[in-house]
Amino acid sequence: MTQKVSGSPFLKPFFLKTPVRVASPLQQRRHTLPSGFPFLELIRKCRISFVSVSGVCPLTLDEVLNFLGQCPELSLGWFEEGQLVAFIIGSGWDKERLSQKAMTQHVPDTPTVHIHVLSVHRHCRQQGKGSILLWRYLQYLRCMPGLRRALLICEDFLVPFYRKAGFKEKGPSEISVSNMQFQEMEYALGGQAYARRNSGC
Ligand SMILES: CC(=O)SCCNC(=O)CCNC(=O)[C@H](O)C(C)(C)COP(=O)(O)OP(=O)(O)OC[C@H]1O[C@@H](n2cnc3c(N)ncnc32)[C@H](O)[C@@H]1OP(=O)(O)O
Repeated sequence: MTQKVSGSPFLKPFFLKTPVRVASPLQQRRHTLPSGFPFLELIRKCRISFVSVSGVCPLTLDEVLNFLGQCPELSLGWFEEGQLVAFIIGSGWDKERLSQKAMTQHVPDTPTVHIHVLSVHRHCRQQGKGSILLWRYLQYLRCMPGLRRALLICEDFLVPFYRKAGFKEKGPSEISVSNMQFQEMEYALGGQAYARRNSGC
């Protein structure tokens, strides 16, 4: 499903005009990367337009490129008219809880996905896009064999946002970035046979 242009890996793209419907595999195949898709724009926006409320970009450019290169299938982008409006970057992890190492490391072939960042372009926030992309991403993960759960860390004020999406709190994270503290949250992907059967996987 990964598409490459000029040798660079890209987020798996999709257009979501009618967000509550999950696209069938056939429909997904019709979604093609716009020609000349500006990959570098993603990187630029990651720094300028996708930064967090506290002004911190959760991932460095090198880390984004690293994860896109190592596990592009765990990232997802939302494009409108060829422009990236939101994205999720994930990687694999193999421990019960996230540690500082998880911030920079991808562990392949594990049942746990570490969601490093969900980010919506600052002009497109509070329109439901973050929730929709996260929901779509979790549906997508459910379709991937062997995956059992997704983990993330977030600041306290975003706990209700992730709770609403079905995540459960695991308590304070041992990870700290620039003296910021985080809560760790978990989403169970397993035991969703009904969802899998009915989600076009
Ligand atoms: C694992 C991680 O990535 S944690 C870091 C999350 N990402 C960031 O901080 C990057 C900058 N922020 C963003 O990109 C976006 O604001 C996101 C991803 C947090 C939310 O995406 P949006 O599209 O704006 O959210 P969406 O419209 O779907 O949902 C809105 C809900 O999000 C929550 N929310 C969004 N931003 C905030 C905020 N700054 N403070 C508190 N709650 C917030 C609220 O619960 C809100 O619900 P309400 O409308 O009832 O008030």
